[in-house]
Amino acid sequence: MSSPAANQLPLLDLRIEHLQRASEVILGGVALRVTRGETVALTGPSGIGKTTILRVIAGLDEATQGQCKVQGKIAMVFQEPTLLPWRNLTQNICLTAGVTPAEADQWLADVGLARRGGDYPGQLSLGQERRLALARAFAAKPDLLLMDEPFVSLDRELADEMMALFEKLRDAHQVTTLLVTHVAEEAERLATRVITLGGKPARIISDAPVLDHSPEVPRP
Ligand SMILES: Nc1ncnc2c1ncn2[C@@H]1O[C@H](COP(=O)(O)OP(=O)(O)OP(=O)(O)O)[C@@H](O)[C@H]1O
Repeated sequence: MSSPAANQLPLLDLRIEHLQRASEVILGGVALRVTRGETVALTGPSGIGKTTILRVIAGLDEATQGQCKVQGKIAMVFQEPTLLPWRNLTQNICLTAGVTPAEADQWLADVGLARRGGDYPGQLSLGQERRLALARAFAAKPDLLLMDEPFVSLDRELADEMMALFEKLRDAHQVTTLLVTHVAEEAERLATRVITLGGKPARIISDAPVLDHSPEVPRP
């Protein structure tokens, strides 16, 4: 269990002063703090550096100059589900999240894949693959969940269903989330705060709460 002092620290404290790839400076001056309970959407044009920021936070990439502190455990949902095709669904969860087969099967049931544990990823539809990727990420019991365009290339109805599933899991397990998306409605629906990147090299050009998420006042 974390100490009271640790609880007062932001869950994520990221400062990228400079991130260069080849001869190009991609990011410059990105300071981002996320506290427990927030769902932060990270938006901006294609190619600006959103995925790169998630990769730095996850420890998959490094800033040329800067630092990243995370108080706790991270799980990541990539744009593509990155499943293990030669392992069945139960094993896909057990191996990456470190849970028992019974726990993995419960996670499968929680995302609408009950009794599918013996199947293989190749037998799943795109929507079912995304459900498995969500189950696997939540099963790891992360303090901070990083999601990179998890609802991209789904039709509207399926995207809506997946967002509802994400909201249900996030609220039930109280997982702080940093979500990359280029869809404004998605950010407004899911996030408590929206951060927008712009410029070259990219920096944060706006950081604003989503006001719609305050409790609704009943109309007279
Ligand atoms: N290893 C690398 N070497 C060279 N350039 C890179 C490398 N990784 C990323 N880039 C470049 O960094 C920039 C930011 O890429 P990134 O994928 O983070 O953007 P993004 O905002 O997530 O884009 P999208 O919304 O299209 O996914 C791009 O111009 C990309 O080509």
